Amino acid sequence: MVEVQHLVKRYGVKNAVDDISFSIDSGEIVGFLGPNGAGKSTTMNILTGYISATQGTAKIGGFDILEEPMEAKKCIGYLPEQPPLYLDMTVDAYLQFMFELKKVKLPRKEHLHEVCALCGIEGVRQRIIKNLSKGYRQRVGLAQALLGNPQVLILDEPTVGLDPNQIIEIRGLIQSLGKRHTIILSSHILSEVQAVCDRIIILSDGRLIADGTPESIAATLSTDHSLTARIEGDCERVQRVLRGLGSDVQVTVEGRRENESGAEIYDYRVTSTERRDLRRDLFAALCREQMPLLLLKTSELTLEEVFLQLIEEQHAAPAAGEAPTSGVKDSGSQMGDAPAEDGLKKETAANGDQAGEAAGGEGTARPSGSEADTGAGEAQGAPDENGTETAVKAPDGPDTRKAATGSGATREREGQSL
Ligand SMILES: Nc1ncnc2c1ncn2[C@@H]1O[C@H](COP(=O)(O)OP(=O)(O)OP(=O)(O)O)[C@@H](O)[C@H]1O
Repeated sequence: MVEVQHLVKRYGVKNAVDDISFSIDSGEIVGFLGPNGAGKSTTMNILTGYISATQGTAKIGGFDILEEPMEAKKCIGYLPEQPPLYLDMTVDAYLQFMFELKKVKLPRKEHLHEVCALCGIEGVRQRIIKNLSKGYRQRVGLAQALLGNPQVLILDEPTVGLDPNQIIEIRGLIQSLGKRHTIILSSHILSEVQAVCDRIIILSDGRLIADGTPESIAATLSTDHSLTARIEGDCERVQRVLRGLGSDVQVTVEGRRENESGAEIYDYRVTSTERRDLRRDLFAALCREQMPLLLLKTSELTLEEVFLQLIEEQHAAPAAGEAPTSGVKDSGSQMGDAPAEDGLKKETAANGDQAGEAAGGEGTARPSGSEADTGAGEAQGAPDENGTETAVKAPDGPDTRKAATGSGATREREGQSL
């Protein structure tokens, strides 16, 4: 469904995307993960035809995004990080407008109803967009992306700036959409990617450094295949049983405790020098000996540990001829280039703590449509309780051509917090 071959995007001497290749099958939900400035948005912008690649090819549904852009774009629904909304329009007028702009061939009334129902915005269709909460605006953006039933949905940080409830709702929506669409979403919220995606692609400094399920990536990286087992019973006997699992098995005692009735309980670290998975044999042996197993833990890396280890390894061994990060810059700030960008935005940051995002980066240009985020838009038009809202003017916001192709991405994210 999506086929990317040796993609490169160069800005001056810097490769924002550096020779990445991957393919995504129908029905997969794939998460692009990476620190700020890793190249996630650039890759998405190339896939959606918003910018061109310096080298390499990107095909959507078999159509090359540069050579057959109209056909390729018909396969794509795109939700940029800042949804391309016309704030002064009602939800309904906006979706009707996008329906026409996208030249959707489906029966209009039914299709709009279907999309609005899916995104949970039936009840706000007559509301003016600028009076909606951020979560609802995101839903409207998603509805726009779904118009025409595209096979591929590309969602750039779909939950940024939402409160915890809204995050849960949007994630649920994305998961349900995954049943009918191929989805690529970018995020630097590890738990989000883990919760929503079947597969992750980790980018760092423009390079693809890992591709697979979180578990498979963790397994590849993990050098330690040991288990921690908490077992009730005589320590000497338990050790004999554990050592009996094979000549490759090493056992160390890590801690002692007693239960309420005074029975001895020890924690053991059990390691196979041949990196065997000992869990089943260990369980069976303890059952045979009637030794209660109270806890069994593997030392598998968490996604967060995997991420940090990969980024660390990549920085420890930079590729020959790597471009300096202080290369040519655009008008936006280059916070994304600073070493500090390797920090992770964790779930706690997503849970409403988006202060750094609002701060913006030096030189960061805000599009006109973003003023409502600062509260200015709210002041201009409070929701009309009587339901007498009307659209006050024709769209004069984002470039309609970009919006039509779902490519209203802006460079305003560069000041984002870690
Ligand atoms: N138009 C441009 N001109 C110059 N450099 C750019 C331009 N667009 C992106 N870059 C640089 O390319 C790199 C990758 O940026 P990109 O926005 O793709 O990263 P990202 O992974 O999406 O980051 P974030 O998580 O912060 O959104 C960054 O160093 C960025 O500064």
